Amino acid sequence: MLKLEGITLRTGSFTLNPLSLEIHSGECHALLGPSGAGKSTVLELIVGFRRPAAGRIFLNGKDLTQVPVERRDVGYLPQQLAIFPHLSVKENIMYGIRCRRKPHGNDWAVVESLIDALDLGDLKDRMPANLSGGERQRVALARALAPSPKLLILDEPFSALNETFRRELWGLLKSIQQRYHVTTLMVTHDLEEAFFFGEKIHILIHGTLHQSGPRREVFDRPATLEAARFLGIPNLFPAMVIDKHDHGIVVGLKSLGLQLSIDRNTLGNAEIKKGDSVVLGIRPENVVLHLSGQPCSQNDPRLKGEVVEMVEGIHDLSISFKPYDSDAVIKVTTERHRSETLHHKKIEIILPIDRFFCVPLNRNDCTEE
Ligand SMILES: Nc1ncnc2c1ncn2[C@@H]1O[C@H](COP(=O)(O)OP(=O)(O)OP(=O)(O)O)[C@@H](O)[C@H]1O
Repeated sequence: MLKLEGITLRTGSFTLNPLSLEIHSGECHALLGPSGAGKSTVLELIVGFRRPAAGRIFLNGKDLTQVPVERRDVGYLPQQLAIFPHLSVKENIMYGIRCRRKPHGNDWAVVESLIDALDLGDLKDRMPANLSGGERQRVALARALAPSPKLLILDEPFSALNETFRRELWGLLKSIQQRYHVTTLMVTHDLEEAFFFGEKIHILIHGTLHQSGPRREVFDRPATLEAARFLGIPNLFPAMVIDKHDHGIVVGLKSLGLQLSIDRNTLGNAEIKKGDSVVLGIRPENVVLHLSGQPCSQNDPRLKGEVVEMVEGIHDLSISFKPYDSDAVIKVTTERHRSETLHHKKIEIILPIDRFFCVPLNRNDCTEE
């Protein structure tokens, strides 16, 4: 298990605020955040290229905080792959072992098994200059795995690849990660990639960890307004807490002319009081287009209005819905095939109450009223 306990760092104008997280053995987690959030810095602290100003790093119970890089038992795949151009594929992979420990009779068997697992058999004698981007990535991954590390650290491993190569490698990496049962932390910008790999997701923004949790929970219920914005959730409505009781809170959404009872189980950990300003959010995929005759819960608010814009994507249809008597626009994602039936139609949407999330509004946060 990897355990970070309140690690901090200051470099130039950047501050990493005390950061704690745990990754159980064999799990794969994703660290997400905007550019400059400090993601690579956190990885470099774990790998040992940097030392924290405070806090400790444990791997399987051993305190690594002062242990030098080469004795940490951590496989690292940096953004720049740093494959040696003068070594063949198999020699590059062998280097991953030899730079860590003395040669061992079994080393070539380990290299061969990784060549096999990463489907590099036909390429093993090639030089890196004659490999594609995806092939180099596989070599770099094999090299990071070669010394059988207890922990694998991946810094945006697929960012330089095109969509097709990326998708191919996603499946391969996942099967390798599960086969070798290696504890893994991956940094990525790509939300889909994070969702695919990360059993748990950690969101780092401006050097502060905003949320850690199971991927579905993080994507559906971001804990802060910044996290919700980073996750690209467009439906964020300022609201006021009108009442608070044992079962939850009652909030007024002036912009939509609604008053909603939000169950305490969906409120997360934020301390919210009566009179507080909050933001209610809902993912566009969780808003339901209501077709006449379709059964629905009587408790969920419905809004009548019209479709003001439709954008057809590869997989789905993105709709901008404007309720009557409101200037707000609600984004709805639905099946692509609906585009013809919805053009400039007056429709009704349902906002399932249990799909809302509620985050506190800090004084510095700006929202469009
Ligand atoms: N050696 C350094 N000296 C001063 N500032 C640094 C140094 N290294 C990194 N920084 C700053 O620390 C902040 C965090 O950098 P880091 O590379 O960890 O961010 P990141 O989240 O990985 O960004 P990206 O997604 O763009 O790679 C940035 O503002 C960066 O400019």
